[in-house]
Amino acid sequence: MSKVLKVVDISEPIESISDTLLEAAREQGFLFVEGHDFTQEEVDILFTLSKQFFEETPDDVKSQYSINKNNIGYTHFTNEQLDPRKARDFKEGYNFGFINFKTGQFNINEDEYMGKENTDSQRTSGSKNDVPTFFQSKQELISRTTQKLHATAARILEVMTRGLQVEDPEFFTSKHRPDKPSGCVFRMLRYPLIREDLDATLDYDPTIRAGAHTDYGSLTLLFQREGQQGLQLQTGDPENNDGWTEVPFVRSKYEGKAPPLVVNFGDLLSYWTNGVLKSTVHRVKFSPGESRESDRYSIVFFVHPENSTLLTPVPSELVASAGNGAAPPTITAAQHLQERLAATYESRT
Ligand SMILES: O=C(O)CCC(=O)C(=O)O
Ligand SMILES: [Fe+2]
Repeated sequence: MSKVLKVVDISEPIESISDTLLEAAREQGFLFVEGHDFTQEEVDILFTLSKQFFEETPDDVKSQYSINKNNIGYTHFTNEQLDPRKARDFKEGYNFGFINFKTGQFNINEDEYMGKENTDSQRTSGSKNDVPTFFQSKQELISRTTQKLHATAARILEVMTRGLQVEDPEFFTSKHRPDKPSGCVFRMLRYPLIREDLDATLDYDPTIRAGAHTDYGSLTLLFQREGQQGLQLQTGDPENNDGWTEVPFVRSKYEGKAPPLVVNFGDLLSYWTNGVLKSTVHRVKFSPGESRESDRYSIVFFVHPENSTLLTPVPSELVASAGNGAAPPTITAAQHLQERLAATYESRT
Protein backbone atom coordinates (compact mmCIF):
# COMPACT_ATOMS: atom_id res chain seq x y z
CA MET A 1 0.00 0.00 0.00
CA SER A 2 1.30 3.44 -0.87
CA LYS A 3 1.98 5.40 2.26
CA VAL A 4 1.23 8.80 0.77
CA LEU A 5 -2.30 10.04 1.28
CA LYS A 6 -4.02 11.82 -1.57
CA VAL A 7 -5.60 15.25 -1.24
CA VAL A 8 -8.94 15.71 -3.01
CA ASP A 9 -10.49 19.16 -3.37
CA ILE A 10 -14.25 18.65 -3.28
CA SER A 11 -14.90 22.19 -4.50
CA GLU A 12 -13.53 21.15 -7.91
CA PRO A 13 -15.80 19.70 -10.64
CA ILE A 14 -16.82 16.14 -9.84
CA GLU A 15 -15.49 14.67 -13.09
CA SER A 16 -12.00 15.97 -12.35
CA ILE A 17 -11.75 14.44 -8.85
CA SER A 18 -13.82 11.25 -8.79
CA ASP A 19 -11.07 8.94 -10.11
CA THR A 20 -8.55 10.20 -7.57
CA LEU A 21 -11.02 9.82 -4.72
CA LEU A 22 -11.84 6.26 -5.77
CA GLU A 23 -8.17 5.38 -6.07
CA ALA A 24 -7.59 6.67 -2.52
CA ALA A 25 -10.61 4.74 -1.25
CA ARG A 26 -9.42 1.51 -2.88
CA GLU A 27 -5.76 1.77 -2.02
CA GLN A 28 -5.44 3.54 1.32
CA GLY A 29 -9.03 3.85 2.57
CA PHE A 30 -7.93 7.27 3.81
CA LEU A 31 -7.47 10.68 2.18
CA PHE A 32 -7.40 14.39 2.88
CA VAL A 33 -10.45 16.39 1.80
CA GLU A 34 -9.76 19.98 0.88
CA GLY A 35 -12.28 22.56 -0.38
CA HIS A 36 -14.70 22.09 2.54
CA ASP A 37 -16.57 24.96 4.09
CA PHE A 38 -14.90 25.28 7.51
CA THR A 39 -12.76 28.25 8.50
CA GLN A 40 -9.80 27.91 10.83
CA GLU A 41 -11.55 30.22 13.26
CA GLU A 42 -14.64 28.01 13.42
CA VAL A 43 -12.62 24.89 14.08
CA ASP A 44 -10.53 26.69 16.72
CA ILE A 45 -13.76 27.61 18.52
CA LEU A 46 -14.86 23.96 18.47
CA PHE A 47 -11.55 22.77 19.91
CA THR A 48 -11.72 25.43 22.63
CA LEU A 49 -15.23 24.31 23.51
CA SER A 50 -14.13 20.69 23.70
CA LYS A 51 -11.15 21.55 25.94
CA GLN A 52 -13.37 23.55 28.28
CA PHE A 53 -15.89 20.76 28.53
CA PHE A 54 -13.35 18.08 29.39
CA GLU A 55 -11.28 20.24 31.72
CA GLU A 56 -14.03 22.08 33.55
CA THR A 57 -16.70 19.46 33.98
CA PRO A 58 -16.34 17.52 37.25
CA ASP A 59 -16.18 13.73 36.91
CA ASP A 60 -19.44 13.20 38.78
CA VAL A 61 -21.22 15.48 36.30
CA LYS A 62 -19.61 13.76 33.31
CA SER A 63 -20.77 10.42 34.66
CA GLN A 64 -24.38 11.66 34.83
CA TYR A 65 -24.21 11.76 31.04
CA SER A 66 -22.51 8.38 30.54
CA ILE A 67 -22.83 6.87 27.13
CA ASN A 68 -26.18 5.13 26.62
CA LYS A 69 -27.52 2.41 24.37
CA ASN A 70 -28.07 5.00 21.63
CA ASN A 71 -24.30 5.65 21.55
CA ILE A 72 -24.93 9.16 22.94
CA GLY A 73 -23.06 10.60 25.89
CA TYR A 74 -19.76 10.66 27.71
CA THR A 75 -17.17 7.87 27.52
CA HIS A 76 -14.61 7.59 30.24
CA PHE A 77 -10.93 6.89 29.68
CA THR A 78 -11.07 3.17 29.91
CA ASN A 79 -14.65 2.38 29.02
CA GLU A 80 -13.85 1.71 25.40
CA GLN A 81 -11.63 -0.96 24.03
CA LEU A 82 -11.32 -0.72 20.32
CA ASP A 83 -8.72 -3.45 20.04
CA PRO A 84 -9.74 -6.33 22.33
CA ARG A 85 -6.27 -7.90 22.19
CA LYS A 86 -4.65 -4.79 23.60
CA ALA A 87 -4.99 -2.50 26.60
CA ARG A 88 -7.99 -0.26 27.08
CA ASP A 89 -7.97 3.12 25.35
CA PHE A 90 -6.61 6.12 27.19
CA LYS A 91 -9.04 8.83 26.21
CA GLU A 92 -12.35 10.45 27.00
CA GLY A 93 -15.04 11.58 24.62
CA TYR A 94 -18.49 13.01 24.26
CA ASN A 95 -20.86 11.76 21.53
CA PHE A 96 -23.74 13.81 20.17
CA GLY A 97 -26.24 11.70 18.25
CA PHE A 98 -29.87 11.34 17.16
CA ILE A 99 -29.35 14.40 14.99
CA ASN A 100 -31.81 15.88 12.52
CA PHE A 101 -29.49 17.61 10.06
CA LYS A 102 -32.38 19.49 8.51
CA THR A 103 -33.55 21.22 11.67
CA GLY A 104 -30.19 21.09 13.46
CA GLN A 105 -31.68 19.40 16.55
CA PHE A 106 -29.44 16.82 18.24
CA ASN A 107 -29.73 14.39 21.16
CA ILE A 108 -33.42 14.23 20.26
CA ASN A 109 -35.33 12.02 22.66
CA GLU A 110 -35.63 8.47 21.44
CA ASP A 111 -39.38 8.32 20.93
CA GLU A 112 -39.43 11.48 18.87
CA TYR A 113 -36.36 10.55 16.83
CA MET A 114 -37.68 7.10 16.02
CA GLY A 115 -41.05 8.61 15.11
CA LYS A 116 -43.03 6.86 17.84
CA GLU A 117 -46.29 8.38 19.04
CA ASN A 118 -45.85 9.27 22.66
CA THR A 119 -49.44 9.41 23.79
CA ASP A 120 -50.59 8.36 27.26
CA SER A 121 -51.87 5.05 25.99
CA GLN A 122 -48.65 4.26 24.16
CA ARG A 123 -46.02 5.61 26.49
CA THR A 124 -42.61 4.04 25.89
CA SER A 125 -39.43 4.13 27.85
CA GLY A 126 -37.19 5.72 25.21
CA SER A 127 -34.04 7.50 26.41
CA LYS A 128 -34.19 11.25 26.85
CA ASN A 129 -30.63 11.79 25.55
CA ASP A 130 -30.16 14.92 27.68
CA VAL A 131 -27.62 17.51 26.53
CA PRO A 132 -25.06 18.32 29.27
CA THR A 133 -25.68 21.76 30.78
CA PHE A 134 -22.27 22.88 29.54
CA PHE A 135 -23.35 22.51 25.90
CA GLN A 136 -26.83 23.96 26.29
CA SER A 137 -25.78 27.51 25.48
CA LYS A 138 -23.75 26.24 22.49
CA GLN A 139 -26.52 24.44 20.68
CA GLU A 140 -26.47 26.70 17.65
CA LEU A 141 -22.76 26.16 17.09
CA ILE A 142 -23.09 22.40 17.46
CA SER A 143 -26.13 22.29 15.14
CA ARG A 144 -24.43 24.35 12.45
CA THR A 145 -21.28 22.25 12.67
CA THR A 146 -23.10 18.95 12.34
CA GLN A 147 -25.17 20.30 9.44
CA LYS A 148 -22.06 21.39 7.59
CA LEU A 149 -20.32 18.10 8.27
CA HIS A 150 -23.30 16.15 6.97
CA ALA A 151 -23.39 18.28 3.81
CA THR A 152 -19.64 17.72 3.34
CA ALA A 153 -20.15 13.98 3.72
CA ALA A 154 -22.94 14.09 1.11
CA ARG A 155 -20.58 15.76 -1.34
CA ILE A 156 -17.92 13.11 -0.71
CA LEU A 157 -20.54 10.37 -1.25
CA GLU A 158 -21.53 11.99 -4.54
CA VAL A 159 -17.92 12.03 -5.74
CA MET A 160 -17.51 8.43 -4.61
CA THR A 161 -20.70 7.38 -6.44
CA ARG A 162 -19.30 8.81 -9.65
CA GLY A 163 -15.94 7.12 -9.02
CA LEU A 164 -17.73 3.77 -8.61
CA GLN A 165 -19.50 4.38 -11.94
CA VAL A 166 -22.93 4.03 -10.38
CA GLU A 167 -25.39 5.46 -12.88
CA ASP A 168 -27.76 7.03 -10.35
CA PRO A 169 -25.81 9.98 -8.87
CA GLU A 170 -28.05 9.83 -5.78
CA PHE A 171 -27.63 6.13 -5.06
CA PHE A 172 -25.75 6.76 -1.80
CA THR A 173 -26.97 10.24 -0.85
CA SER A 174 -30.61 9.11 -1.12
CA LYS A 175 -29.80 6.64 1.68
CA HIS A 176 -28.21 9.36 3.81
CA ARG A 177 -31.06 11.87 3.94
CA PRO A 178 -30.50 14.59 6.54
CA ASP A 179 -33.80 14.27 8.39
CA LYS A 180 -34.04 10.49 8.79
CA PRO A 181 -32.90 8.45 11.81
CA SER A 182 -29.34 7.18 11.45
CA GLY A 183 -26.34 6.24 13.55
CA CYS A 184 -24.47 9.48 12.69
CA VAL A 185 -22.41 10.69 15.63
CA PHE A 186 -20.51 13.91 16.22
CA ARG A 187 -17.73 13.26 18.72
CA MET A 188 -15.28 15.34 20.71
CA LEU A 189 -12.23 13.44 21.92
CA ARG A 190 -9.50 14.18 24.41
CA TYR A 191 -6.40 12.04 24.86
CA PRO A 192 -4.65 13.22 28.00
CA LEU A 193 -0.99 14.01 28.21
CA ILE A 194 1.08 11.04 29.22
CA ARG A 195 2.60 11.44 32.65
CA GLU A 196 5.42 8.94 32.87
CA ASP A 197 5.53 9.22 36.68
CA LEU A 198 1.85 8.40 37.09
CA ASP A 199 1.71 5.88 34.34
CA ALA A 200 3.90 3.37 36.08
CA THR A 201 1.01 2.65 38.42
CA LEU A 202 -1.54 2.07 35.70
CA ASP A 203 -2.49 -1.41 34.65
CA TYR A 204 -2.91 -0.46 31.02
CA ASP A 205 -0.62 0.96 28.38
CA PRO A 206 -1.16 4.72 28.25
CA THR A 207 0.72 5.08 24.98
CA ILE A 208 -2.24 3.42 23.27
CA ARG A 209 -4.66 6.26 22.90
CA ALA A 210 -7.07 4.41 20.68
CA GLY A 211 -6.42 0.75 19.91
CA ALA A 212 -6.27 -0.64 16.39
CA HIS A 213 -9.74 -0.70 14.85
CA THR A 214 -11.80 0.06 11.79
CA ASP A 215 -14.73 2.47 11.83
CA TYR A 216 -18.21 1.05 11.48
CA GLY A 217 -20.22 3.35 9.28
CA SER A 218 -19.95 4.81 5.81
CA LEU A 219 -17.45 7.64 6.23
CA THR A 220 -15.50 9.27 9.03
CA LEU A 221 -14.50 12.95 8.85
CA LEU A 222 -11.88 14.16 11.31
CA PHE A 223 -10.25 17.39 12.36
CA GLN A 224 -6.84 17.12 13.97
CA ARG A 225 -4.65 19.92 15.29
CA GLU A 226 -1.18 20.96 14.30
CA GLY A 227 1.43 19.35 16.57
CA GLN A 228 -1.06 16.76 17.79
CA GLN A 229 -0.58 14.01 15.25
CA GLY A 230 -0.69 10.40 16.35
CA LEU A 231 -3.31 8.87 14.08
CA GLN A 232 -1.70 5.94 12.27
CA LEU A 233 -2.88 3.64 9.50
CA GLN A 234 -1.92 0.03 9.28
CA THR A 235 0.13 -0.30 6.11
CA GLY A 236 2.08 -3.45 6.98
CA ASP A 237 2.72 -5.86 9.83
CA PRO A 238 0.77 -4.53 12.85
CA GLU A 239 3.28 -5.98 15.33
CA ASN A 240 6.04 -3.96 13.76
CA ASN A 241 6.29 -0.16 14.09
CA ASP A 242 7.18 0.07 10.40
CA GLY A 243 3.78 -1.43 9.67
CA TRP A 244 2.09 1.80 10.71
CA THR A 245 2.02 5.07 8.77
CA GLU A 246 1.34 8.31 10.55
CA VAL A 247 -1.24 10.70 9.13
CA PRO A 248 0.70 13.95 8.78
CA PHE A 249 -0.68 17.37 9.53
CA VAL A 250 -1.24 19.37 6.36
CA ARG A 251 -2.43 22.95 5.99
CA SER A 252 -5.20 24.14 3.74
CA LYS A 253 -4.14 25.73 0.46
CA TYR A 254 -6.94 28.25 1.02
CA GLU A 255 -6.29 31.31 3.15
CA GLY A 256 -8.22 31.23 6.44
CA LYS A 257 -9.62 27.74 5.92
CA ALA A 258 -9.33 24.88 8.38
CA PRO A 259 -6.90 22.09 7.43
CA PRO A 260 -8.15 19.40 5.08
CA LEU A 261 -10.42 16.89 6.80
CA VAL A 262 -8.96 13.43 7.28
CA VAL A 263 -11.55 11.15 5.70
CA ASN A 264 -11.78 7.38 5.85
CA PHE A 265 -14.19 4.73 4.66
CA GLY A 266 -15.94 2.54 7.22
CA ASP A 267 -16.83 -1.14 7.46
CA LEU A 268 -20.33 -0.61 6.21
CA LEU A 269 -19.22 0.88 2.89
CA SER A 270 -16.57 -1.76 2.49
CA TYR A 271 -19.13 -4.49 3.11
CA TRP A 272 -21.66 -2.83 0.82
CA THR A 273 -19.15 -2.58 -2.03
CA ASN A 274 -17.77 -6.14 -1.78
CA GLY A 275 -14.56 -4.74 -0.37
CA VAL A 276 -13.87 -2.37 -3.28
CA LEU A 277 -13.68 0.50 -0.80
CA LYS A 278 -11.17 -0.19 1.91
CA SER A 279 -11.97 0.13 5.62
CA THR A 280 -8.43 0.54 6.87
CA VAL A 281 -7.28 -0.42 10.36
CA HIS A 282 -6.03 2.61 12.30
CA ARG A 283 -5.03 3.56 15.82
CA VAL A 284 -3.89 6.56 17.84
CA LYS A 285 -0.56 6.30 19.54
CA PHE A 286 2.13 8.56 20.87
CA SER A 287 4.89 8.50 18.35
CA PRO A 288 8.57 9.25 18.87
CA GLY A 289 9.32 12.92 18.55
CA GLU A 290 5.76 14.00 19.23
CA SER A 291 5.30 16.91 21.57
CA ARG A 292 4.28 15.62 24.98
CA GLU A 293 3.50 19.09 26.19
CA SER A 294 -0.22 19.01 25.74
CA ASP A 295 -3.23 16.76 25.56
CA ARG A 296 -4.34 15.65 22.13
CA TYR A 297 -7.79 16.62 20.91
CA SER A 298 -9.67 15.50 17.85
CA ILE A 299 -13.15 16.17 16.50
CA VAL A 300 -14.78 13.38 14.58
CA PHE A 301 -17.96 12.93 12.58
CA PHE A 302 -19.07 9.35 11.98
CA VAL A 303 -21.43 9.08 9.04
CA HIS A 304 -24.00 6.29 8.77
CA PRO A 305 -26.79 5.60 6.30
CA GLU A 306 -30.39 5.84 7.44
CA ASN A 307 -31.14 3.04 9.93
CA SER A 308 -33.57 1.29 7.60
CA THR A 309 -31.17 1.12 4.63
CA LEU A 310 -30.92 -2.40 3.30
CA LEU A 311 -27.41 -3.23 2.24
CA THR A 312 -28.38 -4.60 -1.15
CA PRO A 313 -25.90 -4.73 -4.05
CA VAL A 314 -24.51 -1.47 -5.36
CA PRO A 315 -25.34 -1.15 -9.08
CA SER A 316 -21.75 -0.86 -10.23
CA GLU A 317 -19.69 -3.09 -12.49
CA LEU A 318 -16.69 -2.49 -10.26
CA VAL A 319 -18.60 -3.76 -7.23
CA ALA A 320 -20.26 -6.69 -9.01
CA SER A 321 -16.98 -7.97 -10.41
CA ALA A 322 -15.41 -7.86 -6.94
CA GLY A 323 -18.13 -10.11 -5.47
CA ASN A 324 -18.05 -13.87 -5.11
CA GLY A 325 -21.56 -14.33 -6.43
CA ALA A 326 -23.08 -15.01 -2.98
CA ALA A 327 -26.61 -13.79 -2.28
CA PRO A 328 -26.69 -10.28 -0.83
CA PRO A 329 -27.17 -10.15 2.92
CA THR A 330 -30.41 -8.59 4.04
CA ILE A 331 -29.23 -6.78 7.16
CA THR A 332 -29.97 -3.10 7.61
CA ALA A 333 -27.53 -0.32 8.43
CA ALA A 334 -28.91 -0.25 11.99
CA GLN A 335 -28.28 -3.97 12.52
CA HIS A 336 -24.76 -3.63 11.16
CA LEU A 337 -24.04 -0.82 13.65
CA GLN A 338 -25.54 -2.57 16.66
CA GLU A 339 -23.39 -5.62 16.06
CA ARG A 340 -20.23 -3.56 15.99
CA LEU A 341 -21.11 -1.44 19.02
CA ALA A 342 -21.90 -4.49 21.11
CA ALA A 343 -18.35 -5.69 20.60
CA THR A 344 -16.77 -2.36 21.57
CA TYR A 345 -18.43 -1.37 24.83
CA GLU A 346 -18.26 -3.67 27.75
CA SER A 347 -20.94 -1.90 29.77
CA ARG A 348 -23.25 0.92 28.99
CA THR A 349 -26.03 2.48 30.99
O1 LIG B 1 -8.67 10.78 17.28
C1 LIG B 1 -8.33 10.32 16.19
O2 LIG B 1 -7.43 10.83 15.52
C2 LIG B 1 -8.99 9.09 15.64
C3 LIG B 1 -10.15 8.60 16.41
C4 LIG B 1 -10.74 7.36 15.85
O3 LIG B 1 -10.17 6.69 15.04
C5 LIG B 1 -12.10 6.95 16.27
O4 LIG B 1 -12.63 7.49 17.26
O5 LIG B 1 -12.67 6.08 15.60
FE1 LIG C 1 -11.51 5.37 14.06
